[in-house]
This record gives sequence, C-alpha cells and structure tokens, in this order.
Amino acid sequence: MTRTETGSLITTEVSTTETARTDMPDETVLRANGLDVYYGEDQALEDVTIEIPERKVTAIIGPSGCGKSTFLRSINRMNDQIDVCRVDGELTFQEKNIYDDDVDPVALRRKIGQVFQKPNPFPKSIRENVAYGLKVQGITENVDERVEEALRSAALWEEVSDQLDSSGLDLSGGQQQRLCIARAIAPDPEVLLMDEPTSALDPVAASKIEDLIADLAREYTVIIVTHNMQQAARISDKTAVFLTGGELVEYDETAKIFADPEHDRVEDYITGKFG
Ligand SMILES: Nc1ncnc2c1ncn2[C@@H]1O[C@H](COP(=O)(O)OP(=O)(O)OP(=O)(O)O)[C@@H](O)[C@H]1O
Repeated sequence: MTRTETGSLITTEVSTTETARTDMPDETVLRANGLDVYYGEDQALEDVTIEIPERKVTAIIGPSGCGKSTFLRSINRMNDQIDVCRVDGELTFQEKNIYDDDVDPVALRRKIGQVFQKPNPFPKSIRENVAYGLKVQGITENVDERVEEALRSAALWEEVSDQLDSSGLDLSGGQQQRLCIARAIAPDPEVLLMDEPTSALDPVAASKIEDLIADLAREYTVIIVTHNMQQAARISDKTAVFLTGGELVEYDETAKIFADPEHDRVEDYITGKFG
C-alpha cells in the first residue's frame, strides 16, 4: 500500500482539507447521523446524532455500559477489530464517511489518534516510543525534530530531554501517559480520542494531564471519555451524555449541561442519583 506524506484518508487520493484547521477553527470536524452500533444481536449505540466541533474539548459521559468507548472506537474504526461488531448509519470526518469502502483505516488513524486508559508505553526508549507513532504512519523524515516537538507538546520535553535513550517504562505513571500522548500526536493528527486518560493516575499526575488537554485543544480536537463528572465540567467545552441503551440523551455546552440540563434523567445522572 502506498500513501502520501500528507495522509489522505483514502489510499489513492490526496486530501484537499489539509488547510481547514487554520481557515475554519470552529467548524464541525466529526458528525454522526443516526449511528447504530451492534455487537451481534445486542445494540450498543442507538440512533446517535452529534456534531463535534474542531479544536474544542468534547466530553463523553454516562454510566457504565452506555456505549462511550464503543462511540470512541467507532470514530477511528477500532471496532473493525471486533468480529461481531456492526456499524450502521452515518459517521463522517471532515465530511467523508469513515466507513466508506475507500477509507484506509491506517490513514484514518493518522488523522484520529488515540490515548488509552492505562499508560501503555512500549518496552523501548523514550525516543523510540514517540518515533513509533511516526513509523507506523510511514513518516521517515525529520524524525528527531518531530519527536522533540511531540514531547514538547505533551509537556514532557523538559523532564526527559537528557534521557531520550532510557526506557519509557522507567517513567512515572503520569509521565508515561504524557509519553503516550506524545506518541499519539507525533504524526500530527487532527483529532485525539482519550478513553479515561487519567483514571489510572494519582491526582497530581491527573491534574497535569488535564492542564495539558486544555493546551492540546488549541491545536487538536479532543474527545474524552470520563467517569469523572468534575473533570468533564473542568476541562470540556461541550458534553455529550449517553445513558443506558446507548442513547445520546443530551449534548450541549458543558456549562449548560452541568447548570441546567434539559432532561431529568441527565440531571439525575450528573447529581449522582444513579450511575
Ligand atoms: N467487544 C465486545 N463484544 C461484545 N459486546 C461488547 C463489546 N464491547 C462492548 N460491548 C458491550 O457494548 C455495550 C457498551 O459497552 P462500552 O464499553 O462501549 O460502554 P462504556 O460506556 O464505555 O462502559 P464503561 O464505562 O464501563 O467503560 C455494553 O453492553 C458492553 O457489554
């Protein structure tokens, strides 16, 4: 498979939307319209319709099992790896349907990076961990510069610049998570998906990642799944509340959701009456 450095989603075409980031900072970057996701006979997401703005932090909240991770995995086609998983309806990234036959999932994941709950650096050096994100995407030029830039953007450079050849596993949990963020942003994606990125960290390390997320949103669209209501309220611009059955019940400015939600079920959830 050949692919251009500019990273079109489609194997054979060069994207024409590379400049959108600077020209239209508040545009919708991702759009779901009537999105259904099934695992075998079981429906995990039902008729989800949402528009996610570019370069903002969107929080996805809701009780366990309501489909938050399923939604995140749909966006970069990680669900492709689950045999029983089926996706219906429309899900577009920069107006291109993510599930079209001509979309290359590897190219898609260059544009839509992911950070997981538990920091998962490889048993390799700090430099190699970040460079891996580039290698997977076939980026071979200016690797050292890109590694430094990614580590700086992940607020880790000052702490590791003199130990780039040490193992990533020797870092603290919070540093490891920032290393994973550096790995995810090294190929310069448009969107960063974060699935409970601070839940395995102590409060100080978690707070550093929260500050970092605010900085990252100047350059990237951040979509974060969190169980931590205070965290969603602190760091996100918009909040989507999923409830049991995989239904998106309410989606609005975060301040509105937490101060004056439209739905009683959402109010009950965010005030801790269930979930
Ligand atoms: N690989 C899978 N195979 C079958 N069913 C799955 C799979 N992954 C998730 N599910 C089911 O889909 C539904 C939604 O799961 P999902 O993990 O998306 O929810 P969640 O809101 O992220 O939950 P949590 O907050 O507990 O992480 C659940 O009923 C879950 O059991």
